[in-house]
Amino acid sequence: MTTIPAKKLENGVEMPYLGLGVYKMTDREEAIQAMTEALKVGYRAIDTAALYGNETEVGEAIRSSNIPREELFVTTKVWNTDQGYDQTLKAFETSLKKLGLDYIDLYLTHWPVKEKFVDTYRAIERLYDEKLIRVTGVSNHHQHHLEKIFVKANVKPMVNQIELHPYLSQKPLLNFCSENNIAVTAWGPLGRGKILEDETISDLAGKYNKTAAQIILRWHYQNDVITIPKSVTTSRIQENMNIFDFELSQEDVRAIDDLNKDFRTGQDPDNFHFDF
Ligand SMILES: NC(=O)C1=CN([C@@H]2O[C@H](COP(=O)(O)OP(=O)(O)OC[C@H]3O[C@@H](n4cnc5c(N)ncnc54)[C@H](OP(=O)(O)O)[C@@H]3O)[C@@H](O)[C@H]2O)C=CC1
Ligand SMILES: O=C1CO[C@H](CO)[C@@H](O)[C@@H]1O
Repeated sequence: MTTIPAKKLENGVEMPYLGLGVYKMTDREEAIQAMTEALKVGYRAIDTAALYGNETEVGEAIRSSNIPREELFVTTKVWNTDQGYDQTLKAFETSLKKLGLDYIDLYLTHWPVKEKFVDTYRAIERLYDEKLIRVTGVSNHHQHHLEKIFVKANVKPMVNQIELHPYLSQKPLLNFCSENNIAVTAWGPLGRGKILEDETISDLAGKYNKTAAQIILRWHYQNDVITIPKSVTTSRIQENMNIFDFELSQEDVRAIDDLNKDFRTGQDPDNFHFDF
């Protein structure tokens, strides 16, 4: 079984470079089946959120896998309507109960809600001090959001989860995070399935005898980015982790870097609405 390599974070905790994203897994049977399959083939990280409505299923899949808790890396997120210091602590309790865990590996502010995201992060920092989480982090934060947090925080966010794929390569934000020892996780790493037909990527798939998804996930890995591709399809769950047995040349990494079009599949963190 392939062992997924891990990235050493700022505080020494190791986070797998690849995990299973579980957004849209709302059908209970389908969710448990996909999570169970992933854990069976070697995934050790799962990325959920209060918003996704499947924290209970994540907990069930974990328990029935019989994998020791310390080998797993569970991420969840505080949703926008629960932000602020006290509300975040409360939302965390709810997530912990739903997951049926006694700690969470990584807890993230889901989006930088104006006037609230700094207090939300301060609550995450408290959870870290109380050892209820192993790693602190945020999601969808731009440089200016992070700089506001730096002013108030004792512990800098260790992870920033952002939309990132070949059509949205986010180089300036990646560089800023790297300079500040903030690991980057790519959400929508496959462009939510919308960029798999790209001609450059298809050509590289032919050249390396891999699939388009594998080329993209390998590109992320070679750029030192953690990925959390979502799939409920057994063959794709396996396919997406078979990326550690080949290497793209530097020239081919750059060819994919050059595909950037600043194309977002989701909202812009500076101008987002969360009325759903
Ligand atoms: N922090 C945030 O704001 C956000 C976080 N996320 C997180 O990131 C995760 C991943 O992002 P997501 O939006 O799901 O998008 P992805 O880029 O992971 O794409 C998922 C889509 O691609 C398909 N797919 C997966 N693998 C393959 C493959 N090998 N070949 C062809 N198609 C494939 C899936 O289909 P199928 O399932 O049918 O196989 C699904 O339709 C989420 O699940 C969630 O955990 C996502 C959005 C926002
Ligand atoms: O995690 C998420 C899943 O996708 C949603 C719709 O784009 C996002 O808003 C949310 O952040």
